[in-house]
Amino acid sequence: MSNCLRIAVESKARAMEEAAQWKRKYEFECLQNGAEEAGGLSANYRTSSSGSDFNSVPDVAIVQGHHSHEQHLGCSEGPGISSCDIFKNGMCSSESNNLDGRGLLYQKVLFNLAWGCDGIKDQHAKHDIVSCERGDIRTDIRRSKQIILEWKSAPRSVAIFMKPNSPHVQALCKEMVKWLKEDKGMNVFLEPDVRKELLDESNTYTFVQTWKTGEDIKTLHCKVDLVITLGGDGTVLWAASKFKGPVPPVVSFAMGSLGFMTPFKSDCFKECLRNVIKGPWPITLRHRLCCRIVRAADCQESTNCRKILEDDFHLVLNEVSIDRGMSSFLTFLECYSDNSFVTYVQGDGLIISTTSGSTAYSLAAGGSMVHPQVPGILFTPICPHSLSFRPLILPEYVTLRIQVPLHSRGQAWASFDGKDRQILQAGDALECNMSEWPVPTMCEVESTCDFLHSVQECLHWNMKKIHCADNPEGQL
Ligand SMILES: NC(=O)c1ccc[n+]([C@@H]2O[C@H](COP(=O)([O-])OP(=O)(O)OC[C@H]3O[C@@H](n4cnc5c(N)ncnc54)[C@H](O)[C@@H]3O)[C@@H](O)[C@H]2O)c1
Ligand SMILES: Nc1ncnc2c1ncn2[C@@H]1O[C@H](COP(=O)(O)OP(=O)(O)OP(=O)(O)O)[C@@H](O)[C@H]1O
Repeated sequence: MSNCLRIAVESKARAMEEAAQWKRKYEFECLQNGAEEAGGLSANYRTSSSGSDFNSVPDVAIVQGHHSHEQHLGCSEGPGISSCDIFKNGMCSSESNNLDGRGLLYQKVLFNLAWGCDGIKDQHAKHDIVSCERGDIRTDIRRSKQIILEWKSAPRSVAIFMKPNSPHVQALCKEMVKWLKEDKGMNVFLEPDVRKELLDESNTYTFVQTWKTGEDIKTLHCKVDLVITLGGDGTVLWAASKFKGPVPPVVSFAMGSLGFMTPFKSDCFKECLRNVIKGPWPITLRHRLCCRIVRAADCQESTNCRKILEDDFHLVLNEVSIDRGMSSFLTFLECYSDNSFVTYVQGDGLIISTTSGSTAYSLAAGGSMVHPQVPGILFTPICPHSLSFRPLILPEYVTLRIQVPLHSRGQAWASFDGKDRQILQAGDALECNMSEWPVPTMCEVESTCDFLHSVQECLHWNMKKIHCADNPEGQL
């Protein structure tokens, strides 16, 4: 409904703008004709113009004789059409009638935009916020600053992931499972070992469902409407890693030590879940990186170097890091972005991070903190040998390839969200690009508010003691 209204309002605005342009064009032509009749617009225009449009503007108005020179430069409002109006109209008109240095009208050359890389157009690629109408490039006004999730009907199934080995978390999990079933009538899924533990304890939990095989978990996103995590950031990463495709909305209760991505308080879980289940509710779409290891051995066998099995990829919510492992040598890595050479990494390694991961390992290695909705890929060296090697943020559409050179003295190790360490031998490479499957996390307040709150509360960002006479509480 709101979309239809927006489209209608935008169409009306466009039509009005077009009508105004035609009116201005008509007035301008009248002005031009009048001035020519009075013996001199074109002549004066040409003789006193120094070639630039701006210098030519006051002369037109002086011929017109309605305003003083100063008034025209200041774009005063008055009767008739001002020189500044003419100038502005010429510059801004979508119809693109403009005056050149000789006072002649010219038609702007129009063009189209296409999306692709390395000169290759990609028919599927299109940036949804850039438009190019009549040669005017424009980015959409970002009206919807915060994404809101609205359920079409109440969610029916929920999967709970919890931090292991914590009696406190286990106790809360049991209470939550009962409440979700008895009060909300929801189907509850637990991880296989957690379900087994519950059933060993009591047979009141027989309603709890689970998954058995890797194949089952592949279809979990079709069976589950909502994901709940009980733990710290590691549990959010753990839960996200179980979804190698679409991820249902995630509600994260803080039951860990830091909790950068866990905004909800566990002691009021019923109220939080009631609100979230009812909706509408703000979410943050956390981008993930899709990472694949390309083995040198596979490249030799296959001509196109792309012998990657369907399941042979990792989707990381924080980062993929490549380090020197046990080796005492510097890592030596060759980095490419869309086949263009970027740089060599000589040091302890490299972190390729999402913006959500910008506050984790990348931050510790000197990378910047970036709001999770910013679509970018962070390229952060770990203890680089060159002091001028500063972290970069690359656009979201690049494909990065990190290659261990064939002549490398040692191996490198890749870790995915701090887990699943895999060795990279000389000649092996790691490729990554932004995945199409983000992790939608429910906000406590809204995306930016939650991010700033975490930065301040979890990382104590820019917390500085100030003179107690100025601030009796002692902190800024
Ligand atoms: N030197 C470092 O800072 C360093 C080294 C290795 C791994 N890590 C991080 O640990 C992550 C794995 O986390 P884990 O909980 O499984 O391991 P873990 O239990 O070792 O915890 C690592 C710490 O990083 C925090 N963390 C995780 N993701 C975060 C994020 N997006 N923003 C802010 N803090 C975050 C956690 O809360 C925890 O305090 C990795 O993805 C990596 O980012 C950091
Ligand atoms: N369901 C799970 N099964 C196995 N391991 C898990 C599970 N959930 C979390 N983990 C792992 O347990 C470790 C600790 O979890 P988590 O990070 O949530 O707790 P924490 O360290 O107390 O909190 P924080 O990350 O806020 O410091 C992490 O390495 C995480 O990957």
